Parts: sequence; C-alpha cells; structure tokens
Amino acid sequence: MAASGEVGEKADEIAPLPPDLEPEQARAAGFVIVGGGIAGVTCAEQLSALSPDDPITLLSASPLIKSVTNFRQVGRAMEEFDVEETTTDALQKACPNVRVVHTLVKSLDTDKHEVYTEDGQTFPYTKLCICTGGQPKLITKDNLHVIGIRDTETVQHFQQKLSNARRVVIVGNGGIALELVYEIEGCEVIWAIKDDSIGNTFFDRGAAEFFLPHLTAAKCEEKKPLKRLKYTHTEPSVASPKREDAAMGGALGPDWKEGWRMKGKQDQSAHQVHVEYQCEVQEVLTREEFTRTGQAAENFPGSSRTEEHNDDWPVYVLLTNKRLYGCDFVVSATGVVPSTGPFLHNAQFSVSPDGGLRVDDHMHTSVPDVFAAGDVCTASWEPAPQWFQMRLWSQARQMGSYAAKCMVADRDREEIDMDFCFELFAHVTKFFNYKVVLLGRYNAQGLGKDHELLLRCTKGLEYVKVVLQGGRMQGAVLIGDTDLEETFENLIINGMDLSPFGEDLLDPNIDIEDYFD
Ligand SMILES: Cc1cc2nc3c(=O)[nH]c(=O)nc-3n(C[C@H](O)[C@H](O)[C@H](O)COP(=O)(O)OP(=O)(O)OC[C@H]3O[C@@H](n4cnc5c(N)ncnc54)[C@H](O)[C@@H]3O)c2cc1C
Ligand SMILES: NC(=O)C1=CN([C@@H]2O[C@H](COP(=O)(O)OP(=O)(O)OC[C@H]3O[C@@H](n4cnc5c(N)ncnc54)[C@H](OP(=O)(O)O)[C@@H]3O)[C@@H](O)[C@H]2O)C=CC1
Repeated sequence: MAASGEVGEKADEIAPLPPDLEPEQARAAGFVIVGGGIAGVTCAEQLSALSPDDPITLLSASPLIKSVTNFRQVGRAMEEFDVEETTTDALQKACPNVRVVHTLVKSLDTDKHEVYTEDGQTFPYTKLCICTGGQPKLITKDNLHVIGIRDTETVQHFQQKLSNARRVVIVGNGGIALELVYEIEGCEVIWAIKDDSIGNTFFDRGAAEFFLPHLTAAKCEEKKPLKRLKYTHTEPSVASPKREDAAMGGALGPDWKEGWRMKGKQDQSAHQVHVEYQCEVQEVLTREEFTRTGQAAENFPGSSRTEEHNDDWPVYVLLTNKRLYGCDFVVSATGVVPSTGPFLHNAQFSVSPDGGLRVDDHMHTSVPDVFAAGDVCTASWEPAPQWFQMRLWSQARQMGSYAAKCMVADRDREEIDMDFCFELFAHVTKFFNYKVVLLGRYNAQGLGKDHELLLRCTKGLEYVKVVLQGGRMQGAVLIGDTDLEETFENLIINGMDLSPFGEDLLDPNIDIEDYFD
C-alpha cells in the first residue's frame, strides 16, 4: 500500500554554490520570497526574527496571506496550530523589515539574481526562497465539469455547484476526498477509488473499516474542534484561477470546511455515499457527447444503475470497471502538482519526477542562492529512517522556517544542523470528526514484509495500530482520543527494544505511560 509520500531520492546533482559576495554586498540586495502561503509567510517571519535589519520582500499572487496562530508543540515532532488568512498589513506590522508585494512572478534570472513580475517590476535578491505551493492535479484538462479544490476561490466554486447538485462523483482516495465524503449533505456521492479500501493515503484497511460506518451515518456530533480556521472570501486577483496564466491562492488547510456549507439540492442530511472500489475514470463525457456517441445501456453491462441512460445529467463518468454514472459535476481530488511554472524556464533547476524543485538537506535547490520550501519542493536528501515528505500544512511550516535559518546561515557562511522536525514524520489531523495522529512509518512505508503490526480497536471509539520492526516501533496510527501519542512518539525516537512487552504494549489495562517513565 503506497502512502503519498515516498522516501526522497539522493540529491547527487544538488551542489549549492555559495556566491562570492562579501557579507556587506550580500546584505544590500536582501532576501526575496515568492509565495504567500504558509511556507512563504513562515519563512518571512523567521527571516525577520533572525535578521531584523535586512530587507525582506515577500511576493505573493494572492492578496491575503496565511498566518499560523496558537502554535502548540504537542510532542517533540508533533505540532498543532490554527491557520488564518490575514492581510499583508498584519505581517508588515509584526515584522517591520518585511515588505509584501501583491504581484505575480513571471520569471527569474539566476545569474543576475533578479526576479521579474508580470507588472514589470524587478526584484534583486541575495537569497531567494521559492514557496509557490501547488495546484490540484486534475484527471482531465479544461473540462468545466471537473473541478479541483485548493484555495478559497475553488471552494466557493465547488460550493456554488454543489448547491444545485443531486449527485457528484468524487475521484481520489486522499485527504480531500475523505473530508468531502464526510461533509457533503443533501447530495448523493459516488466515490471512485483505485484501492480496495478507503483513505489509502492516510491509513490501512483496518482503519478504513473503522471509518466505513460513517459513510452512511449522519455526521458525528461535533466534538471540541481540534483547530479553528478563519477564511475570508476574496475578490479575484492575480491569483485567480479564472486567468489563464494565473497562480492560485494559498492552499486551504486544517478545518477548511468550517464556515462552508456543503449542501446539495436534496433534503436529507444523512450521507449517501456509494464507493466504487479498484477503478479509475476512463472517460468523462458531456450530455451531448454521451448522446452523440450513441451510447446505450448495453455498452455498460457492469452498470448497476440503468436510470443513468434515461436521466438527463450534465456529465457522465465512465469508470474502468465499466460502470457508468451520470452526475452534476466531478471533483478530482487526485493530489497536487508543484507550481514551478515561472522557474522552469531556468533550465538549471533539478526537478524531481513528481514535478517538485529538488532541495537538499539545507532546502537549497540546484541553483546557487535559490532555496525552496513547502508544496513546491521535493525533499531530495537521504531522509531519517522515520521521516518522509508529504505535502502537508505542518511540513510547509517546518520547511519555511528551516529554509529561513538556512538562508541566513548560508549568507553568513555558517554551518547549521537540520531541524529536529525532519527526524520523525508526525501529522495530527481530523477525519470523520475523529482525532487522527500519524507517526513515523505509520503504514509500514518502505519497510518491506519484515515488520509486524499490533492492533487495538474499539468500534466507534478508537483504533490504534503500531508498526514494529526488529522489536522497535517504526510508526503508529492513533485514531480517537487515545492519549498515546507522546509516549509512542518517544518510543519511536528512542528506538527502544519493545519485544519483552509483546502485545502488552497495547493492553488498555496497562498504563503504558507509567511503564516507560
Ligand atoms: C482542501 C485542502 C485541505 C487541506 N487540509 C490539510 C490539513 O488538514 N492538514 C495539513 O497538514 N495540510 C492540509 N492541506 C495541505 C496544505 O494546505 C498544504 O500542504 C500547504 O498549505 C502548502 O503550503 P505552501 O505555502 O507550500 O503552498 P500554498 O499554500 O499553495 O501557497 C502558495 C502561494 O504562492 C503563491 N504563488 C504561486 N505562484 C506564484 C507566482 N508565480 N508569483 C507569486 N506568488 C505565487 C500563491 O498565490 C500562494 O500564496 C490541505 C490542502 C487542501 C487543498
Ligand atoms: N487532513 C489532512 O491532512 C488533509 C491533507 N490534505 C492535503 O492536501 C493535498 C491535496 O489533497 P488530495 O487531492 O486529496 O491529495 P492526496 O495526495 O491526499 O490524495 C490523492 C489521491 O488521489 C489518488 N489518485 C491520483 N491520481 C489519480 C487518478 N488519476 N485517478 C484516481 N485516483 C488518483 C491517489 O492515489 P495514489 O496515491 O495511489 O496515486 C490518492 O489516493 C495533499 O497534499 C493532502 O495531503 C488535504 C485534505 C486533508
């Protein structure tokens, strides 16, 4: 089973070449960051803290930028925080040496150390950090019936379409799909996934079984929210997806559904989710195409829904299992493509097969003085055994902050150690209104067959899975209020031999925390 984050490849081509600028010359041009998402804003804030007298320019295509609030370090690698969309004034007030410019970057001259924008401005830099995020990787191009979700505008568009919809097809088995199938009410959902269990990106078949009843039940009563997010509706901008050459706004993140009504045209509030397992989309046809090609029910013998052929749907989705579904629109929740557009004209960039700018263990790209952080980059260093990259809010924050430290150290020609957060993968989130904590190689990613799993599950309450190899904990999935995350995080980091404990490790009658104190 594949997790979306694969272990990085060796960055043998990446050879950062610090310029021969004297420190004073270097200071004059200052730091430039492209992108006002969480990676870019965190990078700017950290740079400002480390280098309060140097000019820092943040170029962002979106008028609103992201800010992290209520940051809580809940373990050595685990963190929780709220996210807000804020105005550029707020950042400039908090960090007086940061100037935010609302503009779209068009190109870069890495020899001259200059960034060019579409409105004709030139920004020289000493050190540049690219934090341009990503865009939805859609199953089709330029099909008005197939939409992706990334920023505030795309959610608005989705919400508007949903309000008139009777049925929607959701494609993909990752974070967005998991959240949508839980949130959508008053609209039938056909969920098409490649795998044989739901939520494959985040958990295994056991955890999928735990969540399955929630696909058809009414939504759980809201517990205390894990995180709160404030989003402001924005006007179309240089970040508008309506413009062909535009960048998107900053990606949504924790609790992005709050404040958005996800209701279709039908009255009932219970979920109506039908999962089509082990299939992909073969074709998306408009009503006209469907009629023109003379499609008939007998062409789709596998389809269990013969009414598709009589009903007048705006769009039809043919799956590889030969099932056919008419629907009002399709959500392609099929991952992210790094937004590297303006930078790839510069052939010096080493790009990973997933389209990200390859960065070394100091967040340096293959181009001198150019760093990258967040969704746009691909971690290309030899990772610690229990860390891998996943395009997540938490990693965007961590990379942005670490990139800033590396930029300052590089300018000052100092050595810097890698941040501890890259020692252990840790993700705290919420699915189906349950707290979900993922630690280390939680899905035994890259461990081969030589590992064992310990499981504990109480239906409707909690699901705990531990991945062990050679008696040592390599990863864990904790669903529900298990209170085990800090202990397990320590056990993974310490690499203690747990074989003497056997299955007692998950015995609910043993207070495991006391055991290891
Ligand atoms: C619907 C949704 C829900 C999510 N939920 C979670 C979650 O619960 N937990 C979690 O950890 N992660 C979540 N994520 C992932 C998380 O939001 C992203 O990993 C993270 O926001 C990436 O941050 P970033 O700063 O790298 O990129 P982005 O937020 O995409 O920011 C990129 C910025 O660059 C700007 N830009 C792009 N091109 C240019 C250009 N040429 N010139 C100038 N500016 C430019 C954009 O306008 C934007 O401001 C979610 C993502 C989505 C889409
Ligand atoms: N709570 C959280 O932490 C959340 C995080 N996010 C993040 O936001 C980003 C975007 O989310 P999302 O779009 O869901 O991306 P994800 O990477 O989470 O999931 C993408 C899913 O789509 C599948 N897929 C890819 N291509 C196709 C295809 N052509 N046909 C069918 N299925 C396909 C992938 O399968 P495979 O892996 O086998 O290719 C995977 O199951 C991600 O970085 C995600 O981590 C989003 C929402 C919530």
